[in-house]
Amino acid sequence: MLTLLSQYRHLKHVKYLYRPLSVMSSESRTGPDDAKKPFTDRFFDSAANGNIEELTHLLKATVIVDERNDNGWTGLMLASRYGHANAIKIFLEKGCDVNLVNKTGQTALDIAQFWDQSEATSLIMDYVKHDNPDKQLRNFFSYNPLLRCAEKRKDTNWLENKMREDSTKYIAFCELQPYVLSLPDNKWKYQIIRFCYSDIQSCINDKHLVVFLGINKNGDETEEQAVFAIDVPDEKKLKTINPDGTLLQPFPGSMMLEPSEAGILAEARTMLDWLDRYKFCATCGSSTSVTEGGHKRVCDNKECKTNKGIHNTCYPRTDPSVIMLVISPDGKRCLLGRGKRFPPKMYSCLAGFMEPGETIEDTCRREVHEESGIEVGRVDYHSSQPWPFPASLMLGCLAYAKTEHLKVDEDELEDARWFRRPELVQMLTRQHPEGLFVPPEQAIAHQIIKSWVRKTTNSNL
Ligand SMILES: NC(=O)C1=CN([C@@H]2O[C@H](COP(=O)(O)OP(=O)(O)OC[C@H]3O[C@@H](n4cnc5c(N)ncnc54)[C@H](O)[C@@H]3O)[C@@H](O)[C@H]2O)C=CC1
Ligand SMILES: [Mg+2]
Ligand SMILES: [Mg+2]
Ligand SMILES: [Mg+2]
Ligand SMILES: [Zn+2]
Repeated sequence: MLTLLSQYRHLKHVKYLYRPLSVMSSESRTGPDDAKKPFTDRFFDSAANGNIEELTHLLKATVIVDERNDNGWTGLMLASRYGHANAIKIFLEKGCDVNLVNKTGQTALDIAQFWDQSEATSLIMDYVKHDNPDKQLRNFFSYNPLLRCAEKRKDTNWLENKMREDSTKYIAFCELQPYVLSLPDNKWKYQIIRFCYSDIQSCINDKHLVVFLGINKNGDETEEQAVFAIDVPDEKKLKTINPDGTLLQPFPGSMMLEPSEAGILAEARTMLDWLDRYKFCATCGSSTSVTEGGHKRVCDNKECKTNKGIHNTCYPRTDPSVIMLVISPDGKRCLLGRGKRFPPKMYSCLAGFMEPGETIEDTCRREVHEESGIEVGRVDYHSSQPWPFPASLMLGCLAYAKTEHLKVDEDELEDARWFRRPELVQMLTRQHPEGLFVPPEQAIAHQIIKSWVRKTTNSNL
């Protein structure tokens, strides 16, 4: 990731991605005296007073949503004590943990009930009732809304008809860069342009790669809108069809797409990249032909053994990599490293590719040992993230260290250090006195660090 990051450091995208969060700046929203108060005091005050404007502003940094005061009270508990329904709604929307207990063992619901705050009680009870226990963290690049409909890939007639239908949409890439529209006033800065068959048909021929991505279940034509990706090597051609478009550097540009768009990009880019790289049979070296809507390459040599039985070399690749937050033996610090080509002052989780015959846990232990000299015991899975540069699947974990003496692999890392929780909060919210920071929220590294910081709100670290 960071090799690429530094490569594109000059781009305006990077400036946008790495902008500081202004939530904890000294600039006042409520008056000069309040502005001087430590930000956690302002946070607890706004929850207790039901100051919605201040709370909304401070909670832009969702990492603080479960922060606790000296008595172990969370913002939700304070809002429940005083019955501030709108503040409670904000905490629930931000995904606060309703099960936390304060130092006397009460949850927010206990507090609301004890103080007879009936609206607060029913809001929290409703939330608990409807909160889906299967609700899981999703990372950026995993929000692809398309139904892949793998069974349709073999149905050549269906595919050929779909390719020509009026409702069908095409997204175009030139050298693996998507053709997008810039949305300067939007939170998400770009949108992938959709072309119709009539726009793009002059580009559909044997030379250009086309992949069936799936059916758009959110489209107006509900079940029926098919989406394809097409590789158009000549940017000028795209400009003639839609002069407002521009090519987007996928990294880090794709992080400025709306999450569902980034999910579609993850599938499309990895597929086109694979089709482009694997033109020849890995077994006999003959040319190959694209089939199954772009999801398979078959060897043109009929005698080749890949034409007998099923062979993984005919299918797209995914390269699993682990990425882990290492926790110190005393549970109070986390290990972050600086890759040689990271942007200045950025620290992140250690990461590495899986090797054949390894479990996820063993890869974590080996990579951590190789890169930092630390021995890891238990490894817990956290979440995963497709990382389409070009075909990684990041498997995020928490790794519990048995040792703490660092011996940094200088070939890969410039530095690795143990960080305490308050420093991590500053790095997540861009308030670190030395300007240190962690990757943006679109990166799984950010999410793993944030989870640990949120899990340890009551632990005086
Ligand atoms: N989403 C995120 O937050 C992050 C993603 N990453 C990604 O994690 C992946 C692995 O991290 P690294 O520290 O670079 O791995 P690493 O620690 O295993 O070292 C990289 C080296 O591994 C070797 N290697 C083994 N298998 C490889 C494969 N399939 N493709 C390319 N090189 C391979 C190469 O010699 C390469 O120089 C990278 O793709 C990186 O982009 C890394 C950090 C954060
Ligand atoms: Mg590594
Ligand atoms: Mg490594
Ligand atoms: Mg490695
Ligand atoms: Zn072959």
